[in-house]
Amino acid sequence: MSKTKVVMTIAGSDSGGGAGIQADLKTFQSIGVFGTTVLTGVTAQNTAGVQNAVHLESSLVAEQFKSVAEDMEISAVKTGMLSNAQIIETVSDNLASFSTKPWIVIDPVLAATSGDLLLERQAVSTLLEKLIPISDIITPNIPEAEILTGINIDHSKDLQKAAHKLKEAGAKSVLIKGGHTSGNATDHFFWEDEYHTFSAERVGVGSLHGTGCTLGSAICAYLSKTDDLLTSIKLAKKYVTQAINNSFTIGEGSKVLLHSSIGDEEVQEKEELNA
Ligand SMILES: Nc1ncnc2c1ncn2[C@@H]1O[C@H](COP(=O)(O)OP(=O)(O)O)[C@@H](O)[C@H]1O
Ligand SMILES: Cc1ncc(COP(=O)(O)OP(=O)(O)O)c(N)n1
Repeated sequence: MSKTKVVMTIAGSDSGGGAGIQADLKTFQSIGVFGTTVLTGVTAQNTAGVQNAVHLESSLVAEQFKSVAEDMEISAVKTGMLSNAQIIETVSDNLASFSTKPWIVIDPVLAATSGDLLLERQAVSTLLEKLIPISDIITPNIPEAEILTGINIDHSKDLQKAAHKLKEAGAKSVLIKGGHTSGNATDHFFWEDEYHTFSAERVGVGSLHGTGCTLGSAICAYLSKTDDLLTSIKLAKKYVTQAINNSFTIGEGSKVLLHSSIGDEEVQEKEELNA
């Protein structure tokens, strides 16, 4: 039997349980990897919005990192809410210090669906300079891709231009998510000279909370199991689509996802190959 993979999420707490560290851990658990956490901040949040946010000292972020990394072998890392430039720099320095580089998935969280900011705007340049160059995959939604690149995304050519600009900034691959469009929920993946789309029927359930965190952490979990980027995105898309199909109302605001497990023969095959 293969050894349980250990993954890490570097993100903020969502007290409402739908996004952030909470969504990441539920995703890790249901995909069958061991999730560890480096907390960057605490939000007072629910399905309707963010009522308050407090960011941790970057020294405490570094200490959490050290405690976990010196004890366990981390095979994949995902970042979510990073709050400010100082935390981004600390995360970047710590990720660079791994002796065996884990897979690095950057979800460039800028704001919640409610519009509340989760990264100080002046820290966007630090994200571009310090984190994007060490990422294996960056997963912006369309508004995030527009802010990171300064390109208005109206047509498929704009997607290409934005992805090209993010690759110029150092991203190895770019997945621009299609939650914020109409029609099918199609995610666009740019990797080396390849272009792939991952599509699912749009589920018309109204506003959803935690879709981006769930997709990013599923990619992270599957990367640790398969060591294969395309397979991981394909399986993560399947995972998030199922979680959206089973989404439900728990509060006054957006629906939340149901993080239940799906057995994947493809993962088992890859795990056996990598064992
Ligand atoms: N209504 C929906 N139906 C099906 N898939 C969706 C829907 N909304 C979002 N998705 C999918 O959820 C994932 C997260 O995308 P998105 O919602 O754009 O991210 P974020 O939460 O960062 O804004 C993507 O795979 C996207 O295609
Ligand atoms: C603490 C925290 N982190 C990240 C988010 C954003 O989550 P996301 O999955 O992008 O979901 P939406 O908020 O866009 O539904 C968050 N809200 N809180």
